Amino acid sequence: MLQVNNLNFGYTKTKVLNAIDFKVEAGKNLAIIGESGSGKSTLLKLIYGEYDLDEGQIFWKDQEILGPKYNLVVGYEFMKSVSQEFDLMPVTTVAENIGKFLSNFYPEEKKERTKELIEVVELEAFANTKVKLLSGGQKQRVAIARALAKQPEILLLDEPFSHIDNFQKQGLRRNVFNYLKAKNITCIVATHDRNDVLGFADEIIVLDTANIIAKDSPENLYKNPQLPLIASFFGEFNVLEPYGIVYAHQLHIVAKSDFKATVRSSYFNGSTWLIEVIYQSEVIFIQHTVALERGTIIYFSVQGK
Ligand SMILES: Nc1ncnc2c1ncn2[C@@H]1O[C@H](COP(=O)(O)OP(=O)(O)OP(=O)(O)O)[C@@H](O)[C@H]1O
Repeated sequence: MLQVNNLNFGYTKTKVLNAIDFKVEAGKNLAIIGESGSGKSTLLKLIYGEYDLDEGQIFWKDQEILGPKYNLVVGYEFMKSVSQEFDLMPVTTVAENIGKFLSNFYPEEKKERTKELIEVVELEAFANTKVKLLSGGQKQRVAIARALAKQPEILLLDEPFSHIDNFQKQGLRRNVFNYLKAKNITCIVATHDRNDVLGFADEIIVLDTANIIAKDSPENLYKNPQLPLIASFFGEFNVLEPYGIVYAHQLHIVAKSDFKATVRSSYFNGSTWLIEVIYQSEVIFIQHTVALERGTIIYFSVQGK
């Protein structure tokens, strides 16, 4: 189990993280979400042992994770981190980068393992390509595979799929997270992308102004977002009296109701349209099946609240 107890930290006098407490069971996937600058990357770096804490402790099992004041070399064998900088060897190939830390005593095993990881990140076609010739997204995949090479007990991922295009993101995400589950690797992922979380995280921590403001399963947080900040991570929402936070998909356009509004704009969303309406001088978003003309008078109802 990873245990973070009363962690406090600031790069300067300003506190970036305040009284942070949480636990992650072995093999679980924890997502850290929060606005830009809320301290997600900093928390991952502290868990990795990159900085000394101002206060508090971090443990993996019985081992305390200590910063540079106590460790000549940052990091621990059981933990790997894929940060926003990939730190790869540019003039060697994808396969060589991934296999770099594997023992040469067992060349067959090394070859097999490298092949397996290349498949996880779907880079078969580039196995013998030099890393400097790869795109940003391809490099990000190499970094993930390399972090997995020596089968860490914990993997820290900072915006792991941010450079990967939408054509390939879904499949890659499933491959990587399923691989981690199958190997019982504990994963902590900092992300802005709800698709990295829904369907994969066992628990979510929400960071805001240095504090954890919520900690729950993806389903509970999604269904009962206590704050607009949380709802905004999951999708378009409204604050509508007397219901509170209501997602756009929970509003339905109906023939008649107490909620009368005027259409301002329609935005194509793929499977649906997002209709922007004015209701009692406030902007409200409603998910709908077709676009509506500006100025149309509509009525809407609330469902699932
Ligand atoms: N090396 C540093 N020195 C001083 N301040 C820093 C340093 N790194 C980050 N900060 C500050 O710490 C705060 C938290 O930054 P951090 O990168 O952890 O946020 P984040 O939630 O990961 O943001 P993003 O989502 O944009 O990556 C910010 O106010 C940032 O300016």
